[in-house]
Amino acid sequence: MHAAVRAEGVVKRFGPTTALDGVDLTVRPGEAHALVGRNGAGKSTLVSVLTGMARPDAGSVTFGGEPAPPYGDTSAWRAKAACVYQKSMIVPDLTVAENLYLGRFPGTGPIRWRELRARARELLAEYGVDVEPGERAKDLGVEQRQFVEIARALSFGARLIILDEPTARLDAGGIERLFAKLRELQEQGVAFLFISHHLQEVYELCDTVTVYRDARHIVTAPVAELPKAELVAAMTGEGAVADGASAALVSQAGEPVEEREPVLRTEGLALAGAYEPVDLAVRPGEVLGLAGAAASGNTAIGETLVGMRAPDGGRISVGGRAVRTGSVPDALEAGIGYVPEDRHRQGLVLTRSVAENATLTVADQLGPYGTVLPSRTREFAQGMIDSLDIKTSGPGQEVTGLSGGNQQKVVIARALARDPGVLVAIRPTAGVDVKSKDALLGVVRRVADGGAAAVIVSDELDDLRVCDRVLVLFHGRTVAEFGSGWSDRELVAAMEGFVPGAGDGVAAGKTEES
Ligand SMILES: Nc1ncnc2c1ncn2[C@@H]1O[C@H](COP(=O)(O)OP(=O)(O)OP(=O)(O)O)[C@@H](O)[C@H]1O
Repeated sequence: MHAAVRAEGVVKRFGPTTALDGVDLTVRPGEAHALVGRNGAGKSTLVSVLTGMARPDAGSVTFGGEPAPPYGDTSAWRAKAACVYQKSMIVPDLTVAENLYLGRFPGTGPIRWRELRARARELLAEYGVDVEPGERAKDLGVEQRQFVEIARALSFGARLIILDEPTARLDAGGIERLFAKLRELQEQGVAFLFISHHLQEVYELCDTVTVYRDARHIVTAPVAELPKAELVAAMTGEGAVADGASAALVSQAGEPVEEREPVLRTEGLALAGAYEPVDLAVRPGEVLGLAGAAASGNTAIGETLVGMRAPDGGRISVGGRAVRTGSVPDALEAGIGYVPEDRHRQGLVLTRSVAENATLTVADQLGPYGTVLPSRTREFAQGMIDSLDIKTSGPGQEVTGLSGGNQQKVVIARALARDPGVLVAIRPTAGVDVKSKDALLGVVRRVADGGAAAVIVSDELDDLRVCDRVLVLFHGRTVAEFGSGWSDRELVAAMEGFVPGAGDGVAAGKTEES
């Protein structure tokens, strides 16, 4: 049987950077194949090559044994492979049906909406996707949106679907349903290339895994034959590391944290529709986790702390001084550093250099009387590049040219540039590879150990493990608090609304209401 896709000896250069250096990849029909590698390994570049978005400098790509379409023939490429990105490619203001048939409305003459909708319903049913064709795309949840994108790709004839971090915005139930759907489609012969930094998902879903490192192919093996430690070793090029390396990240501070005056406090902080009044006290040296699934209110609290959202009521203070709520400049001035979740929207000026982005908040410290000295900016940025291990050709490189994970490190560099007294990080390791993840969380830990208070807002267990204390939110309320030493099961259960000790099947919100 021919491979669903076979790439051989693919080379892709961007100026002086070699993003792919003669790599191979073979995905068989019906296979779920994981492609993993550290940030900057070349994964996204390969996706661009496999979807006809980038023309390789050398090498060949075949689909089902036939040569790939000519570069630029978009409709021919669409019939071969499609990538479902973290960011939606569908048009928010159009309906599901319109999105499905965008650019290929059936027949000529005026569009017959009723017929279009009926066809869309048929198509969705064919792939077992339970979405109403008349619904606007913007009203869909992440999960439904991904199903629509997959159905759309399959309807063009593509038999290779690439999923780029598809679980990043799904909760546990959503991940389960996505995986079930993928397995169903695998049985119909659809092949998946799964790109993820979540290695446990690779083990759960995939048959085969390929590792790239520094633009090169390192290994391809059945997942069952590659233990996690060896997989990580292949990714990093270092000896196998033991599981739970991040355990070393737990607080090292001398004086007991409980005896210090809190640096960050909130009193009665509330935002209707997002979260109920919450009193927080985070001491110097402490990392507080705000855990919760999507829409639990944890992100909204984080965004309120950094001034992105104005609360309905309540107070925030840093070091005893009141902070004006709802103002980002005031939060910054008060010493609150912010690592946002969405680096594209909130984090970076993509067309500026690494150095400029890293120093955006400290321009006042880089030269006399409102001037910015380029040499000082570069020097400052170089320090950040070294300490956070940012993979870049230098401080002058535009951040658009960095891989996703390395862009996230620039965001963190910027938050740290002002020596914040309080660091608030929202899902700080989204899209970051295993090793950088430990490095980034290690930075948060060090900032706290250096006397600052840190708040990590996340539903990622690895992020939360670094915390000294974790508050769990569900439907806007704090439903549980854990010190260190919680088990994955109890924390996940609390995030899903099951209060520890309350007995199975009892949702926290419901017990309190009844
Ligand atoms: N448009 C571009 N211009 C310049 N360099 C680029 C461009 N796109 C990618 N690169 C470089 O190519 C290399 C591979 O990047 P790529 O985005 O493929 O990595 P990745 O494995 O997808 O990483 P991540 O996990 O962080 O998304 C990186 O060094 C990156 O800086």
